Amino acid sequence: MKIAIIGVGNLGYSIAVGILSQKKEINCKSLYLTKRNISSLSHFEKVSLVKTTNDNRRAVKYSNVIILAVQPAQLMEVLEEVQDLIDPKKHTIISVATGRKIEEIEAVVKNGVPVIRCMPNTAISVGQSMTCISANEAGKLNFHLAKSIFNALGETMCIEERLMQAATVICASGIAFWMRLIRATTQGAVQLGFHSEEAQKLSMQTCLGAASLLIDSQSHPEQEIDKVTTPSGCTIEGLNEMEHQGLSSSIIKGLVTSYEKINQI
Ligand SMILES: NC(=O)C1=CN([C@@H]2O[C@H](COP(=O)(O)OP(=O)(O)OC[C@H]3O[C@@H](n4cnc5c(N)ncnc54)[C@H](O)[C@@H]3O)[C@@H](O)[C@H]2O)C=CC1
Ligand SMILES: O=C(O)[C@@H]1CCC=N1
Repeated sequence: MKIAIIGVGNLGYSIAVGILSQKKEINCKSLYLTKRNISSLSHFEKVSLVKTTNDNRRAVKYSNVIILAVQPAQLMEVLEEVQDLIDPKKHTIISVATGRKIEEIEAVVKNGVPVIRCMPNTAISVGQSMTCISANEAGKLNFHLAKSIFNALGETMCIEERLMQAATVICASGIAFWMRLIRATTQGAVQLGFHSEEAQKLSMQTCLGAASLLIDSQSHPEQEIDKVTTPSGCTIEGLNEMEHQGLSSSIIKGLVTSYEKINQI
């Protein structure tokens, strides 16, 4: 695979780091990285596979998998700039732009171009993304290309495109939501007597442990909660107080508000 990432900002950077960490498994032969001002990408120039440029057309010409990682408002302009170079027999477009539909991309490129819409998250840089994928008919034939990138860098789930906004909230914005929960439990640990670095370690490892328990046992969170909540013990006391204060309700309301915002992007 010859991969180009057009728009190496926060997410594009994370994808680039992830791809380079698994370049053999992904079978990446070259990686073009573009952005308007490439000075922040200079450290990538030492990596033999990587070419950095502000010339999107050059990146498209020398690649076959084109990952579009610009802001939603920039996507159409970038596509217009390169659309004449995109060959349905050679290229596959992978867009990670929030809220931009496959049909909007199809309207700009030639008929038959494989278009895959993906929603990864920034944990892709450490091989732990949850990436949701949907595609047009031609793109479905090239699912293997997207999967070989994103399966090497976490988990993937093929979904209907209508669920892509929900996947954005749960998985992509989700990184920020979980970070805030980790911060809150860290602050609580400091209040209860731990130094801040110790507090964060306790919080992070407990978070990882909770997710790992569910992944390994395939059980439901309430089954695991039942094992922790000693009758009349401290856990149920704390859990009930959190719910009295609206923990689950506020998280669900936040997710729905985030979802409603995407529909305005
Ligand atoms: N940041 C995140 O965690 C996630 C972001 N997304 C989506 O991914 C896309 C990128 O998001 P971010 O990386 O956060 O944004 P960003 O603003 O950090 O990155 C966009 C990059 O595109 C570059 N760019 C702008 N116009 C360009 C052009 N004409 N040619 C080449 N490069 C150009 C900018 O210089 C910038 O580096 C957005 O559509 C966002 O909604 C999706 C999932 C997660
Ligand atoms: O906040 C945003 O709009 C983007 C999409 C998901 C993560 N960042």
